[in-house]
Amino acid sequence: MSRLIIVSNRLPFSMEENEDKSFALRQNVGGLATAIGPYHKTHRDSIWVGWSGIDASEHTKSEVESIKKEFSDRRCVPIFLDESEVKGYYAGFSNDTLWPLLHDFPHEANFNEETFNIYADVNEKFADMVAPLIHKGDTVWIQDYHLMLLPQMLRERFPKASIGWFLHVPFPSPEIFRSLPWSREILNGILGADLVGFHTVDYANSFKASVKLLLGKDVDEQGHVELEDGRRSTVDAFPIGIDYNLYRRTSRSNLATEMRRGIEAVCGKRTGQRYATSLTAESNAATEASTKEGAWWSHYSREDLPELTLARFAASGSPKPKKVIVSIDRLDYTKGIPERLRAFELMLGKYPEWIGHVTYYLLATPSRENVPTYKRLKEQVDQLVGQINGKYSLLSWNPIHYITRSLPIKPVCGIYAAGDVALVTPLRDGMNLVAKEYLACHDGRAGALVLSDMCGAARELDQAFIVNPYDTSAVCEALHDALEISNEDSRRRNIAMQARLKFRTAATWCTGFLASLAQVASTSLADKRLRMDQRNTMMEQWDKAGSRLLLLDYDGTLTPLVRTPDRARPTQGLRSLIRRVASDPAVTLYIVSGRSHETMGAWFGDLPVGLIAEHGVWRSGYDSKADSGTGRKWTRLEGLPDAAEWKKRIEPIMRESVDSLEKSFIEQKDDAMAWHYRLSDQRKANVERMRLLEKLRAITGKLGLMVMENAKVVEVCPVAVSKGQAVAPILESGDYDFMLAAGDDSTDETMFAVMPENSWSIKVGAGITRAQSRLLNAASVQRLLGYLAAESEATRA
Ligand SMILES: O=P(O)(O)OC[C@H]1O[C@H](O[C@H]2O[C@H](CO)[C@@H](O)[C@H](O)[C@H]2O)[C@H](O)[C@@H](O)[C@@H]1O
Repeated sequence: MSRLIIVSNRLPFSMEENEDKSFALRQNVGGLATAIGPYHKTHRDSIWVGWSGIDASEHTKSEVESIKKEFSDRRCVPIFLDESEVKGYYAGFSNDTLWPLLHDFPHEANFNEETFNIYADVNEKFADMVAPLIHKGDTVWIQDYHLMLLPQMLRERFPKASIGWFLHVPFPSPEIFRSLPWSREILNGILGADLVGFHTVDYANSFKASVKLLLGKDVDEQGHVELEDGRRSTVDAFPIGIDYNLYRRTSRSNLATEMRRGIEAVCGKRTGQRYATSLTAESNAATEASTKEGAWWSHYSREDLPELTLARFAASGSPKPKKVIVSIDRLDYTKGIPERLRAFELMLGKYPEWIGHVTYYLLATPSRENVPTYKRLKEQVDQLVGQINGKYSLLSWNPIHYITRSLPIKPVCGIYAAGDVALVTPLRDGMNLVAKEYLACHDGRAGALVLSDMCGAARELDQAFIVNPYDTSAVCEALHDALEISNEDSRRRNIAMQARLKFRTAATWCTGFLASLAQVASTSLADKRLRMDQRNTMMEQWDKAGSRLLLLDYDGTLTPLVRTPDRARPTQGLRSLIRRVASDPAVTLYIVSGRSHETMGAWFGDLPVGLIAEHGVWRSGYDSKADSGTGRKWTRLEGLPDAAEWKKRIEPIMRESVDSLEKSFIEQKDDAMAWHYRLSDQRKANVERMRLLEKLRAITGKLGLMVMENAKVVEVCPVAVSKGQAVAPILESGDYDFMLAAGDDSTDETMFAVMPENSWSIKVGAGITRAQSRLLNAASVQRLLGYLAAESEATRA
């Protein structure tokens, strides 16, 4: 039975010592434990290996044994690290070198050979612990920056194991990453994995660029890196989601509701209820007093006490409703808390009508408190909060409620739910789940999200108020706009984002990554690559055969994929190669393509080949007498839906995508339409692609059409069409004793499916396939055709 072995720095449980010196396990609530924990819990064949958080030297042997037993009852395998290992591997290289570097804070990164060596030793310790657990067929999924060397260490021990690695933080540009003296070791370590995952396409691209720059290895369009040992590693993006329903549900729980109402009462949003506090009464009194001549501060002059003037203004009849801003972070310099506080301060100064009307609940949980940078940050935040509260507080109102405790999920959801605005402005963040959790807690309700452009979540939550967190005035304006937005507009913006979050959850992230890992590991290029002995067998069969059939796809198979469809026009070299192969009277060669029949006719009409166009809608056999080089006879598949009619429905939908995504365009064919996005910003393209697919899938079924996805293209064509159905009659009609089909994409799989048992089927490039062999790229296909042509010519000579 194959199992999943999850490996991460920390386990999903922590051991706590009770007063009576006994031990108990407590469930961790961090992002990783929350995302993968449910999978681990429900898949009883999975085990989790990680640091126990305990120094074994501080415990007796029997204590250590009972700790191990506690963990093993929960299918966890604890690793014990001593004080110097924790210092070098965790506090040192992971937190003091990699963390700042990966978050674009190179000036905070310490490069220390000693801590790097300890980091490598601890990764080796993990490898020693994991290796004996791996059985044939198992999958190992390694998590995060603490274990960047581990994939390669395990690969050396298990060349055929299926290994995945995922980074939960950003990956920086190669210019930043290269400053790490051990950058090459780290890259090689990661490439030990079959699948390398990141939260966003941007991070994946930065990694690929680093591989190119620092290792000199090419990464192809599909994210494949070919490695010296004949393996291939695949790089891709897998944005992590949340358990949407859990947050939605919890935000409506009794405790969260109490919490929300309490906050609303304190902030003056709710009066006349049991939550109405003396503060609210005091606030009302202040408002009343300030409007009367002779209020208590009236003898001060504006010049003397401008802030009192503001206070007076605030209390004296601003039409603003009461509003709540919330933010929840770990106190880390990447979270941009001081920058955010300055923006809030600026907003109170620039829009004084909010004074007394907006309250900011700032939850900032201190972490790594013994590290000087973090200590300084805490002092800075304390000081800024004090400064703003000192400057703007009224008798009955404080601008900021500053909470440094760590709260459990229910009160957290209550705080999210109370927030009219969430201010999520990290300077850098891999994903940022707070933004997603806030939206889940506002399901069906208004609530505005101000979101930093510097976090992974901004790539998905594009209806938020997106800001540059370093730009204080931009954050100030966005905050003001978010406070002003109508409930209707806010709900409208949220709907699209919430739909996405419901659909892409933590669970789908987990299963999506594992499904991709299963796919890439099983289709590793080395598995099926056409070996030399197989080539020799092929040549012998070719030689002996009296009647040979070649079915060759065009784009990506006979010619490489290029920027635009018209640039893929065949070169003279390719045309003469095709002519050489097809001139043999014993050879029947068909080019089987998704291209329009006009293009196929124009490019290959004069060659001695049969043509199949638009994935099988159009067919033109080759008759050496009739087709003496020019005019071609084409037959169209019968019974297809009227293209002019269905295009009226499909074209406007595709046009919307063209309008929304720069550099995308439509390719028209007689019986198909294709939306191309190869030239566009791939991050935006992915979002638009998802939208388009959803819209198309909602109507194509009814119209007798289907949606196909291929290399940077979404195509709509009649449902009955496939290359497989197009070539089946050719295979049946001829009496061929050599048959070969080659193709690079999913449309070619239908062709492989109908190939008889004693034939050759070749997948070009990577990806799951039913073909029995694989060639690297179009150049390898051309080389193979060259050998076949030469073999025929030699026999005929
Ligand atoms: O069946 P094929 O011969 O593989 O044709 C499939 C599609 O090929 C063309 O698009 C692809 O190639 C372009 C040129 O390299 C590239 O720019 C594009 O991104 C690819 O998707 C063609 O334009 C489509 O109509 C075909 O369906």
